[in-house]
Amino acid sequence: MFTHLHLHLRKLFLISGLALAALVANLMLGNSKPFSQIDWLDVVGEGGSAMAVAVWMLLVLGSRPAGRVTNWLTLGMGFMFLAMWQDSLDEFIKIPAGQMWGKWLESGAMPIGIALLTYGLVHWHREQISINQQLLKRERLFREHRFTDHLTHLGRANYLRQQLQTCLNSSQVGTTQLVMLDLDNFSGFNRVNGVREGDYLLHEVSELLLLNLRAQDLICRYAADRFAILLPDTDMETGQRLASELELAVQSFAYKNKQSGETHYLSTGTGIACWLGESAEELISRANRVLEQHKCQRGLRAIGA
Ligand SMILES: Nc1nc2c(ncn2[C@@H]2O[C@H](COP(=O)(O)OP(=O)(O)OP(=O)(O)O)[C@@H](O)[C@H]2O)c(=O)[nH]1
Repeated sequence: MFTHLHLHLRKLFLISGLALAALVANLMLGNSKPFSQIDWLDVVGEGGSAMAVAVWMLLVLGSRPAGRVTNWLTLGMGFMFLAMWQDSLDEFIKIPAGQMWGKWLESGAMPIGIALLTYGLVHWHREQISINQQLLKRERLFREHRFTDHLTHLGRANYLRQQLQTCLNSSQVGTTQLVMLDLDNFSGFNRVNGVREGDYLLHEVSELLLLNLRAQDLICRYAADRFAILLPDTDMETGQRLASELELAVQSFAYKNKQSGETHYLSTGTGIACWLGESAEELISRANRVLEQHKCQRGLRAIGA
């Protein structure tokens, strides 16, 4: 239920610290009210409201990743909580009439909190629309067989184009990386071991690559033995590291021939292109060109056939 809470410990400490500071300021600068003057209905109503906002905050932070929208929501609810907290303390401690800070905290923080929360909710709404579209597309992938490669169960090149375009529409230049990964001399493997064995190999390599990706990444079978990996919200350095990890995973893989039981070691190369603002098609072409250049530089090593 609160799987993401550890991501927001600093925000929670900050709000708790501010609430504690407000309590200390009230105790030091105000005067305690006699028991007979405490309005318990107000205490329950205002204290209960403050606790309810604190619970909302825990629920939201417990289910959201860190990021801009979460920050707006936290700020909004944080201000609202502090206003209600001061409102509750007010029931026990009277701030002298000359000091306006208590009044400001009680009355000023609430509209600011509501405005910030509203702003955060608008962005959350937009974010949800975009997530819904992604989910819809994923669902379509399973219904729309044109997009699925039956050998690897990955999306095909047409699915990659579609998803890449959607990703670029909501990304900033420089934050999306596209990796192309191609097995070396796969045609040689097919020739020596048969196309059926080649099919098994492709299937297992696709599973291996999937296991090495993050939750937000997308892998598609672009063509024969070429895989395209879309890395959203990723800088160039991280993209290069992930591409090297994929190469290493393939190179460390000891494929067992289904017919003979023989072990085959694979070699592979990658090409990575960082999105510079061009169209999805141009980005794919650039990633393919980088891959081809790397192939030429490496010279082709034979797949262990
Ligand atoms: N087993 C199998 N082979 C396929 C499939 N689709 C394409 N191929 C074969 O994959 C091979 C791809 O050949 P190339 O593009 O030259 O790749 P390569 O031999 O790895 O060459 P380099 O990448 O330059 O090392 C061809 O022999 C195709 O017939 C498939 O679904 N299953």
